[in-house]
Amino acid sequence: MPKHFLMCRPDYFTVEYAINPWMHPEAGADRDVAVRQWEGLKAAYEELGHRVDLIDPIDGLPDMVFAANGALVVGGRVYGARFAFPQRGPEGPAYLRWFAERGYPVLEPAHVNEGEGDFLTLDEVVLAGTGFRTDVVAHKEAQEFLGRPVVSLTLVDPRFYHLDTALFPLDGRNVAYYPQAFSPGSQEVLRRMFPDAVLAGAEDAEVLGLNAVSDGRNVVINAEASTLQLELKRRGYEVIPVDLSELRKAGGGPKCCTLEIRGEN
Ligand SMILES: CN(C)C(=N)NCCC[C@H](N)C(=O)O
Repeated sequence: MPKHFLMCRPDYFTVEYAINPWMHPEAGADRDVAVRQWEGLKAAYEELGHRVDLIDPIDGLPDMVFAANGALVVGGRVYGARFAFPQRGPEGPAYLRWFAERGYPVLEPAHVNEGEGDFLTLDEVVLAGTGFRTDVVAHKEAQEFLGRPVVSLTLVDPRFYHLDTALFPLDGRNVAYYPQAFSPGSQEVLRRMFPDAVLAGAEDAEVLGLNAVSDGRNVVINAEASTLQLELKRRGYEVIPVDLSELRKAGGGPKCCTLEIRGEN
């Protein structure tokens, strides 16, 4: 089943503030390299047959490339983002406008949430992260608007500040995750919900290997996450490694650059 993604070219990408432990403004980042790497990711999706739409980047919003944080789209309904840090504040309305202009029903959120960074959608349930960015009250707001059960999971390690740094859906029913990023109670919830999950180790998590995108058969994943790639191959997945090392300097990977647009179903 081809997927539909929204992406944002990193034309204004910089690392000029630090809002997560990966960001070191003094070390800088090379925008041209970031653009080339991002183009590689977009090409990988298109080669797999997925549709990629683009939102115009905005000067002065260096993190806007991380489209996953811009909204959550389930069943054709768009739950908008409300960013935790003022540096990213204007991105929420910009993404919401993109959807509103195309006729999608949208909800301007009352509560802090960072879109698909903290909401990951499976067939029957939406998994939702909290602890660093998204307010747990936003989980209820999303559930009410989307009409899908939302399961709250607590993140405990600041390096894994969004749910999509620590977990990704392999398909509509199973996930891969890094257990140590979660509170003991959330680890237990994950064990119960996903007894057959792929468990990642620290080495793969520390290169943002869990910030991957799977269409159920192909997994687009950071090239450095080598052990996780082997396990995915062993489970029968096609692995498509991509190099997004420049964007990782802002704390992002393939999934961060990718907002999935899920139509009515
Ligand atoms: C996988 N992740 C973390 C994302 N979904 N988004 C990346 C956001 C990076 C940005 N500098 C920030 O700290 O907000």
